[in-house]
Amino acid sequence: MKMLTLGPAGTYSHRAARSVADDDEIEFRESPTAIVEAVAGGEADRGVVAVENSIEGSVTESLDAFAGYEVAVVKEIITPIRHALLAQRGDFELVASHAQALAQCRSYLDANYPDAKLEAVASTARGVERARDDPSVAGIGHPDNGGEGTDLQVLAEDIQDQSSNATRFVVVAPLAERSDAGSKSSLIVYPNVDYPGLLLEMLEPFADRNINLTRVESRPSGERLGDYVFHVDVEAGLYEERTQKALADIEAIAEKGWVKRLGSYDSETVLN
Ligand SMILES: O=C(O)C(=O)Cc1ccccc1
Repeated sequence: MKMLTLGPAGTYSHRAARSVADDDEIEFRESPTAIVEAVAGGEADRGVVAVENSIEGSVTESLDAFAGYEVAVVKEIITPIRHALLAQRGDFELVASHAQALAQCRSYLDANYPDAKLEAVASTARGVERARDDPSVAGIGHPDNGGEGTDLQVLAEDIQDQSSNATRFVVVAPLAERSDAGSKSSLIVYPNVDYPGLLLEMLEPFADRNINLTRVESRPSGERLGDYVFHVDVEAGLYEERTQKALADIEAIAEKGWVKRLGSYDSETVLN
């Protein structure tokens, strides 16, 4: 099974992917969009992308890719994220990391390195690679990227602004592998209409059937200002009658737009 995730080796996405595949099955891409596109196009069997962080919120690029390409979500992986500061020496001038990691460590960096410049790069491991090549650069990433046997010192550990920093990853697969079985389901709704009470109407079919929503996120549709696509996660499987009935109601509300079922799946928490 060929599995794609965010590279180079050593990213948090790579660590999440390793919890569901052997390391020799994993290949790397530079962005969530590239991963989702490749899986939708049948170039790979699976992709692992970050979707949400407990401190920084959505990985909007992943959500937009789910709306823009035809893929299924087949599993959720939740993992605690503990960031380390890695550099060849302490007097670095620039910190390079994934935008989410820089944001998750904002207070630490402000307090300890107020003069350091920050540079957002494609992934934490890409920033660590920059730090390996350049003594004036530090990276933020998993501590295993540095320490003994590498050229990098672990200058500080657990530098995230909240000790409970968790990230939600999902495993995507080609659409044909979408399942109705699982304790959670992800949907995307584009109503393509706008009137008072629309959002309330969209929530009622779930509330009326006692279906718990674990997440609602609006993303700009790209069509016009104020026009949104809604990403909805529910604590119910698509196989359940109550979910199917709720979806029939949602489809009626979104008759001028569309409703996409990304699929049902189970969740796993991994400590790595
Ligand atoms: O850059 C990485 O290592 C990723 O996998 C993306 C990411 C960045 C920060 C927190 C969680 C995931």
